[in-house]
Amino acid sequence: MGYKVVVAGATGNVGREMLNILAEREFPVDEIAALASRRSLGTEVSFGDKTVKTKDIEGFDFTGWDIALFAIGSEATKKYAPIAASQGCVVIDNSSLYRYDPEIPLVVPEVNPEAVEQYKKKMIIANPNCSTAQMVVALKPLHDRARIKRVVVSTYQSVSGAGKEGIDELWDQTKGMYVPGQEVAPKKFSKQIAFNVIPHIDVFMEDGQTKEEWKMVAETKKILDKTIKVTATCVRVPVFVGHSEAVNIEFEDFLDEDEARDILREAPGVMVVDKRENGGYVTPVECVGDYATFVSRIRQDGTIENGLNLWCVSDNLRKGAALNAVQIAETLGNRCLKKG
Ligand SMILES: NC(=O)C1=CN([C@@H]2O[C@H](COP(=O)(O)OP(=O)(O)OC[C@H]3O[C@@H](n4cnc5c(N)ncnc54)[C@H](OP(=O)(O)O)[C@@H]3O)[C@@H](O)[C@H]2O)C=CC1
Ligand SMILES: N[C@@H](CC(=O)OP(=O)(O)O)C(=O)O
Repeated sequence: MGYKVVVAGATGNVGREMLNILAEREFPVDEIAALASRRSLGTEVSFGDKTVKTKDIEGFDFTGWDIALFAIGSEATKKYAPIAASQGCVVIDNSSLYRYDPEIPLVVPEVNPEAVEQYKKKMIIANPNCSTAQMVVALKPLHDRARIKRVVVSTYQSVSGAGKEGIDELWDQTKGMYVPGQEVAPKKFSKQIAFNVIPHIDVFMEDGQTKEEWKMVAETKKILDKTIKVTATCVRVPVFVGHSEAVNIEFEDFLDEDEARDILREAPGVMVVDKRENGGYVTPVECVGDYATFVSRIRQDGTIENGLNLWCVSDNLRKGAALNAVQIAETLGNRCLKKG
């Protein structure tokens, strides 16, 4: 006996990956519903070797459905997640809407799987921001060994983090650069993204940080340890899929780079690729379609007492969104919603 599973946002990049990953990992699905907006009514999406017709989320009755994976953005989530929850369906939400609510668990299964058990308070579990998810997977085993005091991170985030429109803008703008008269002006992004980088993701806050940077700080504290200090600079780069991060870590205790490499090799969800030669590291195009958080360029930082640097890359649509959501569903199933 399996679960009745809803995927809301099934026509989007994250929703399509959710359907792929549910099938790939053979999540025990008895029945699947693919939901999106009215615009997509009847659109066919793939679920394993089947196709499923998308239904309108408006008016959908969640009664009797066990788990709903949401990837429809904060505004639509605000309207539909409380309806699903009140009808007895556990919502695993990818938007940022509920992440900072103390009564809603924010979960990365490699880091804080026990937190799923708090789902009962509101019948909602939050999935973190894509840049946070991959970073905490790499930080957790190092923190367990040497206690992290402070993290300085710079991100290199792909355009798929901005949804379908982000992908289209990079594609059209790049093509348009070669055809006189077909130049494409910035719309989704604040400046030209083709052949450029933009140090601005999400809105600006009063203190000069962007909301994306603030999210990495607040979410790392909630998921991993509230005592860890994080400072972030989040940058959009002309890459289609795969977020990269240059991470500088200051520990309480000394941690040798070789020991860090060994710890990370054994860590769940991490794949170390770290050879000090041409190509001995992972770049975003190589992580697409994979589950792992790849860690490369592990090295001592001699400018502080107990410091390490590393390079961390993962598929933002997978570990950064859909995979983590499915892993939460698996954890919820194993710990709380046992069937059969
Ligand atoms: N991309 C990423 O790296 C990450 C994304 N997320 C979250 O996931 C969300 C979706 O991202 P992504 O898939 O990339 O975005 P896309 O733009 O690719 O897809 C958006 C999806 O949401 C649906 N949708 C939008 N508005 C509504 C509405 N009012 N009612 C019902 N469905 C609606 C769309 O349906 P339709 O096709 O009918 O318009 C579509 O299925 C994001 O907004 C974010 O909250 C979280 C972490 C990482
Ligand atoms: N903001 C992320 C993607 C995303 O949707 O994040 P969030 O769920 O925190 O809004 C990016 O642009 O790469």
